[in-house]
Amino acid sequence: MLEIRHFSKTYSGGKRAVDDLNLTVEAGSIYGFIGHNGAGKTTTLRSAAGILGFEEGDILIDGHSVKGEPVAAKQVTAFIPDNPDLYDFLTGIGYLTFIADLYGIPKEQRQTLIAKYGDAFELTGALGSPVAGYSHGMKQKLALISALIRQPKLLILDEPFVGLDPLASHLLKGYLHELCQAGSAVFFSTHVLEVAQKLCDHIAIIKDGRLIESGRTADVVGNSSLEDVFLELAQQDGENGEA
Ligand SMILES: Nc1ncnc2c1ncn2[C@@H]1O[C@H](COP(=O)(O)OP(=O)(O)OP(=O)(O)O)[C@@H](O)[C@H]1O
Repeated sequence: MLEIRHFSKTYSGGKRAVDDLNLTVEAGSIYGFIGHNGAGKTTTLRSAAGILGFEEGDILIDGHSVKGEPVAAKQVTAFIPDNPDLYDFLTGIGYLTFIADLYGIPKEQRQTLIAKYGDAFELTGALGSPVAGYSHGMKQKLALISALIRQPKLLILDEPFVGLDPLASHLLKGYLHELCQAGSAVFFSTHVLEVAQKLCDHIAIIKDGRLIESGRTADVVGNSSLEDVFLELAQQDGENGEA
């Protein structure tokens, strides 16, 4: 569903944030992307979502190049940034209707799904109010609902669990599973390694813009914990780098 091929990104100031990244997320998979601060996760996610340009390599979504066929790629992708910027002047329901119109979601589907996710995330009562008055967590929930009602083939999330209350985190994990069972793919970054280990069937670890480990979670972790593996790899890589 998502194929990242020889992707590199150098920012205009000369910073090479990602260097020759190769990674594939299959349909039905929940793929966790982990790495230290500044490792290159957000750069990769934003490039895959088609909101950050890049020159080197390519990224394909459901066979569509984000560079060559940006509209087709975006049509099947939903991206939730770590700090969603929503239209403050719209009400919650106004925002969801705007997204539903933009992506051509049939009336019945949008009504059913807005009720389902709105009720579950306890946001239904606030949907008539302007987004400007929402808390950070409420904005995050609205952004999640706007993505889930689309039932995207690929859902990309940047640190989705930061700022969500425990019930919302629990619900989100269930909905990610639901989406994947229906044949979609999920690719998300996180610093919460326990969540990544439990939730993801595949894991990739990036350090200083380079992939240092990737594969099935069970194979990456073995008998250890993801935290131990992550710390060990980070250290090894540092030692190698110094040698
Ligand atoms: N707009 C930009 N211009 C120049 N350099 C940038 C820009 N955005 C990010 N960088 C640099 O690119 C590198 C990768 O940043 P990125 O935000 O992708 O990391 P990250 O893994 O998402 O980090 P975090 O976990 O802190 O969110 C960092 O060194 C960062 O300083």
